[in-house]
Amino acid sequence: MLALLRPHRRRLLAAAVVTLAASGLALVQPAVLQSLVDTAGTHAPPLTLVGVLALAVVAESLCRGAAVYHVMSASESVTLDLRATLAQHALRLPLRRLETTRRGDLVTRLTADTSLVRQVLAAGMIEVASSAVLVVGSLVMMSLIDPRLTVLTGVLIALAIVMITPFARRLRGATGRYQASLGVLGAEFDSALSSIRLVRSYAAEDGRTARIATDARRSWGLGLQVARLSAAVEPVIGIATQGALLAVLLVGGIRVGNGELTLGALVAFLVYLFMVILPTAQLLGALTRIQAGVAALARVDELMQEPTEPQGGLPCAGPGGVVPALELVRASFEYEPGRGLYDVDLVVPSGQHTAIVGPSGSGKSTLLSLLQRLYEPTDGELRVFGDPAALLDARSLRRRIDYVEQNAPALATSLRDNLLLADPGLDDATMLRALARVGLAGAAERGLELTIGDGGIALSGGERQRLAWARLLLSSSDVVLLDEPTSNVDTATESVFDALVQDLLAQRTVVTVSHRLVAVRSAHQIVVVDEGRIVGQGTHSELLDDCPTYRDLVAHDAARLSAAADPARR
Ligand SMILES: Nc1ncnc2c1ncn2[C@@H]1O[C@H](COP(=O)(O)OP(=O)(O)OP(=O)(O)O)[C@@H](O)[C@H]1O
Repeated sequence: MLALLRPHRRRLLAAAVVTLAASGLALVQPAVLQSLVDTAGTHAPPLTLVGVLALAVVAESLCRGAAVYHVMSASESVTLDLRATLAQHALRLPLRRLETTRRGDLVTRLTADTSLVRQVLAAGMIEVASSAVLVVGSLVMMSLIDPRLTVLTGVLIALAIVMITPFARRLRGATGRYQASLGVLGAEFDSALSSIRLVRSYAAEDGRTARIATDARRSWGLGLQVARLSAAVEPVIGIATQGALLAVLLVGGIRVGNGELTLGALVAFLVYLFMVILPTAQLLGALTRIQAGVAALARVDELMQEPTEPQGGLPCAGPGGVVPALELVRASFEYEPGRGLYDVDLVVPSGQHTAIVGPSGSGKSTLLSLLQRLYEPTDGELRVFGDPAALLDARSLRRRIDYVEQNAPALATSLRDNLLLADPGLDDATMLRALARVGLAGAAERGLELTIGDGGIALSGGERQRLAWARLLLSSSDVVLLDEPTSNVDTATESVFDALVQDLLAQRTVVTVSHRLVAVRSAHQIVVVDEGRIVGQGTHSELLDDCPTYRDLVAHDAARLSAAADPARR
């Protein structure tokens, strides 16, 4: 927390100075009032004292305004830093960690939890700082006027604090659970929205709504728990406040009647008492809010403590000499026992086309993820242009390797932003040429600002794939990994892609995962994966001779193609 505040210390110092000044000016006022009241019976009120009082009131109000501004703007800046750091950290967590968490919970931590932290900084800090100064200052002034009355007031306030403390502690736990339940609620809603077509087509809105409502009810229950604990604090504050006021009026009135205290002193004492009571109530309220903020901060901190992917390392050197572009040496990776890839030895030669084939679920996409170091091998190692990947900076490595995922997801933003991923320095003309080359001139005619996905136009699966191909044309990577790159396009567009691969091969290494076996026959090498292991490696004709799994795949593909071509069998 202190580290977060450090960059804003000037503004916080300014806030502290004006808060102190405001409290000092408030403490002067009852003393002046005392003189005015005590002289009022005998003389006309001295104008200088009235002037001083008026000036103190105006100056105090101005200082309070300035304090509110400084503290609120500092807390906004702290929240901005917190959100930016948290987003950066979350996006750098290991991919497996992000795949096994619910997105909604991460979103809640970035939005709702950081808002609570901001509220604590803004309201909590200003209230605590100004209240503490006022309470201490007033108690000192009160003890100068009447020490016995001061002790009586102090005892009542101390009792209230002792009674409230356990509630505040429980409130912290309850708020933590409440914030966590908001995360679950957000995740459930996010999951329903992101698969809305599936939900609609199975008329499953009611089922999903019921689950969301159950989560919302859980949050409501926890919210009520928070409300009950907050409410329990209120009567304690009320009794202490009223009690202190009545006790001072009673005892003080008797002492004025006995001549032990002047009327002016009692008036001043009462005003100081208000300066103790109101800020104490504020202070206790602020403490309960601070407990809530601390719970939210704990959730933010929990995420920040998780290790990110290793950062730093050597820059990836890129192709040089005749070393293989990529190499997996006895590499394994496991999602869970029995599921993953095992003992993979694979050499991807530079400048060649390597095709990966295999039955569904055999581990082809996992293999591509290992080759781009999206997953770290649990055993063995990846080498990139001869260097162990573990020594290389992951981001520099990935800049040399393009990866087009299955179904080619696009960023829900403009066409331009999607293309600039390839190279932030691209000009419009180059981007438009690439779009035309892959047959997306129609989309380009609507402008590069065209928003796609979430809130914009929906691209078809084939259009998303062609957008990804355009990005490949624009990027200056050395290796291209393509997972089922033509699964959503028609036969005519497949040939556009095949020509594109030939162009890419002039300068880059290409690895494709494909079910279209006809398209990979000409690859320099074909790798056959089955049940998480490499079961064959070679050219098309070599594999036809030695790899039964490959022969089966080819036979199935041929049967599929002839069924598609024969109208009688369709
Ligand atoms: N994120 C994940 N968490 C857990 N298991 C996974 C995950 N991704 C894949 N798997 C499992 O790992 C195995 C290999 O999956 P992978 O996606 O690599 O296969 P694939 O050969 O690419 O399949 P397809 O051809 O159907 O795309 C499968 O059994 C799959 O269920």
